[in-house]
Amino acid sequence: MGELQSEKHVRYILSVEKKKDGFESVVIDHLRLNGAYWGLTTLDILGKLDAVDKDEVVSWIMECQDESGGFGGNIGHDPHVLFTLSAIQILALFDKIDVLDIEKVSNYIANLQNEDGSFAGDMWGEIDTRFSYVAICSLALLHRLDKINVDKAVKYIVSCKNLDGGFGCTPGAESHAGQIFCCVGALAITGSLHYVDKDLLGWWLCERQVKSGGLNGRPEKLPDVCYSWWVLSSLIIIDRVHWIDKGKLVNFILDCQDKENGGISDRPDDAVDVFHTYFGIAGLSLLEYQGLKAIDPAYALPVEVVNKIFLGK
Ligand SMILES: COc1ccc(S(=O)(=O)N2Cc3cc(C#N)ccc3N(Cc3cncn3C)C[C@H]2Cc2ccccc2)cc1
Ligand SMILES: [Zn+2]
Repeated sequence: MGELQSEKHVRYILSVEKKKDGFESVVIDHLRLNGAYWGLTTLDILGKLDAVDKDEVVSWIMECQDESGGFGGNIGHDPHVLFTLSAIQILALFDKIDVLDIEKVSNYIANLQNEDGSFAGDMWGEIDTRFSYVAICSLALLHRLDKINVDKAVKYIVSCKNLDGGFGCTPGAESHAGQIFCCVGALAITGSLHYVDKDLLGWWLCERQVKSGGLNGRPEKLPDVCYSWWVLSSLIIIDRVHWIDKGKLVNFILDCQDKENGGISDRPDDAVDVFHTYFGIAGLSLLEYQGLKAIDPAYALPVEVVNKIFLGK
């Protein structure tokens, strides 16, 4: 496993950002704005955000904004709340939220809330607790939570809680680590964690650790580095992270590095990608790996960025 090959990961991220036609940019071309958030947040955690041209990135992001106020995954793509959050998070990284027309963006997001408190992802109306988190996280970062009915949003999320203490994408849907992160993150941001049974959910989450030290997303599944974020951030938010073996998880993530060319894969010896490089480095940050900037488990942004937004520091 060795130690974190920080310099190699910085070079890998910068090479993907530059390459326009490689596998990564083709596969995630429709997710280019998400890919930019994953890559740039990784660089910031590694202390190398100044390696990119801030103004060039900011002007490209603003070209992804639709006249509705929402952002698409690339220039000219349909707006979706997922990409709108990525745009806000990247602007927050660069301390450039002021380039936004905050009323326009927050109205776009608020208009996606339904009567029952749930959120659609875009105009096509698919409902998922993922979108509740993305909407609440976005509006909190813009100081515009007052534009939605927070009580109904919280009640809808609680209606998706299962008997195992976990959460699914809609009421009655099975518990899955990705949805648990979204629901626990949204409840944390709205000061509603008292609706969570921390011991019951903590137990479900710590059971995700397999003997290799990695975390899986559901019982009997294979471990995957991106669950180092979905499960770990949830455990930290509900204050039960001491229920897993942090050292073994650190070693699992380090084992998933491509030590030659940089990048991190979902599990040892698989192909690396920007998504798992980000969630691996962010996971190590949550595990307080030395030399990495601290990341906020609910906002998925460096703590210093979150402090600046909420404490004006
Ligand atoms: C390589 O096959 C794929 C399959 C799906 C996707 S995707 O739908 O666009 N997407 C984003 C994603 C990006 C990359 C990268 N670079 C790699 C994977 C991956 N997955 C798939 C995955 C990750 N762990 C296990 N699995 C199977 C998550 C998925 C959904 C998601 C989107 C946004 C935010 C969080 C999650 C992309 C590539
Ligand atoms: Zn994964």
